[in-house]
Amino acid sequence: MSEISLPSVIALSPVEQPPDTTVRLPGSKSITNRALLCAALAEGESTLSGVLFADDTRAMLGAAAALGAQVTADEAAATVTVRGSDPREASRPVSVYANQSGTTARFVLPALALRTARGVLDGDAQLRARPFGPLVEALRSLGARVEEPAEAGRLPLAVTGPVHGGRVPLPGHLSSQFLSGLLMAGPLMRDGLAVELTSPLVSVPYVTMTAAVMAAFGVQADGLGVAPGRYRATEYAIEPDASAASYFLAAAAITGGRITVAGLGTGSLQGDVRFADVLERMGARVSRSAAGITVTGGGQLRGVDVDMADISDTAQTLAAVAVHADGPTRVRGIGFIREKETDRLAAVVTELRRAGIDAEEHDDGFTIRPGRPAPTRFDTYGDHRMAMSLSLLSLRSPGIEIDNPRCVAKTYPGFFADLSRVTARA
Ligand SMILES: O=C(O)C1=C[C@@H](OP(=O)(O)O)[C@@H](O)[C@H](O)C1
Ligand SMILES: C=C(OP(=O)(O)O)C(=O)O
Repeated sequence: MSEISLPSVIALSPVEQPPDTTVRLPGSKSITNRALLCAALAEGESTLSGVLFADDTRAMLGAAAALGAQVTADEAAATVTVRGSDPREASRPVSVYANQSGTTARFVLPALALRTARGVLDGDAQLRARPFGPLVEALRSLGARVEEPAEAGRLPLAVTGPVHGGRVPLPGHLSSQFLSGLLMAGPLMRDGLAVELTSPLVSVPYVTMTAAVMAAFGVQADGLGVAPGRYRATEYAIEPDASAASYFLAAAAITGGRITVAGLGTGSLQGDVRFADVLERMGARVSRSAAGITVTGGGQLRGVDVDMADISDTAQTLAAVAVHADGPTRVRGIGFIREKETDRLAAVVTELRRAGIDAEEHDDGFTIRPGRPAPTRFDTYGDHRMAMSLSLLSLRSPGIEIDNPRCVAKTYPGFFADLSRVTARA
């Protein structure tokens, strides 16, 4: 994890008055990591702007270089230039360290499998505990040799290609990242790629996003398949991160304030903008324009019953909002988030109960009943989204502390600074 200057425990105070402000958030992690990979595989030099600089995207910057791209980053300007290369021409073995980044690892493994030289992929203990089996099986059936020196279906993995492509069965119920990773490598496979899902796909909007970023780099994919071709270098502007936006939109709903997230417009590529729809169902006012999303809180929030299989990175955010509603909130469709940075269903329920909130875990989600959180030091389980979501409980309740807040470096190193700016007295 990168060194960000945060204490080992952070104490948060309630807002003194509801915020009324506009926030400008860092770039989307998901789009940054797709654009970096497409640029690394493209002919020519791409310039990316609005780039997120965080642990997950630094992992992809390293991976792009390992794949043979020349990468120049300007963090202050949030830009990266990438001179791509053809991985099929590479002859030297490489290794990629994905740290904690699921997207980096699942997107890069198929790209490594395009190469005839051996590529080793590893990550930290958290990523080593997450599943890779479906991707291993898919790459084998496409013609790669995959070694699993530790445990079957877990990092570290070593892959030697080239994959020839063609038809491949793939389960969809664990993660969409396997499909996105295969699709992005697909055009460089001799026969292209046609994926046949063997179980229902979760996180569907992320696959739509994959096809949209690929299209920006000149390759048309239909969501399950792609023909042989090459990416073309381009200038690409990355939107602000919609999952990060959920914390601020939720803060407006919880405090009865008004917060606009600039740059996340109606044309957003990110499914997580739909978190605002859930807040609307709970009674917050939402206005959307080409320039951004505004949430205005005020009245009493209502509990909701909602399937979050498309937007599961915002489920923990919703749990924090649900504490402030007038009736129970039931979240469904997200059993697969037990395999993320931590078992997110168990973690969110355990921590809310620690604060005296009535929370119940189900196979596919959770139920949260409203209550007043007691002063609590929350455990984050090394999960950035636990840290950011549980912070929201401090907005209206005193005595909230977050243990190991530095885990936010995975996707949003400036989170606590931004939160305190938004909630500070005007
Ligand atoms: O493709 C992506 O950029 C992502 C897909 C989602 O993962 P799953 O498909 O594993 O649910 C999401 O949780 C993750 O933060 C980013
Ligand atoms: C699940 C997440 O990340 P990833 O799968 O990319 O590690 C996340 O950012 O919440």
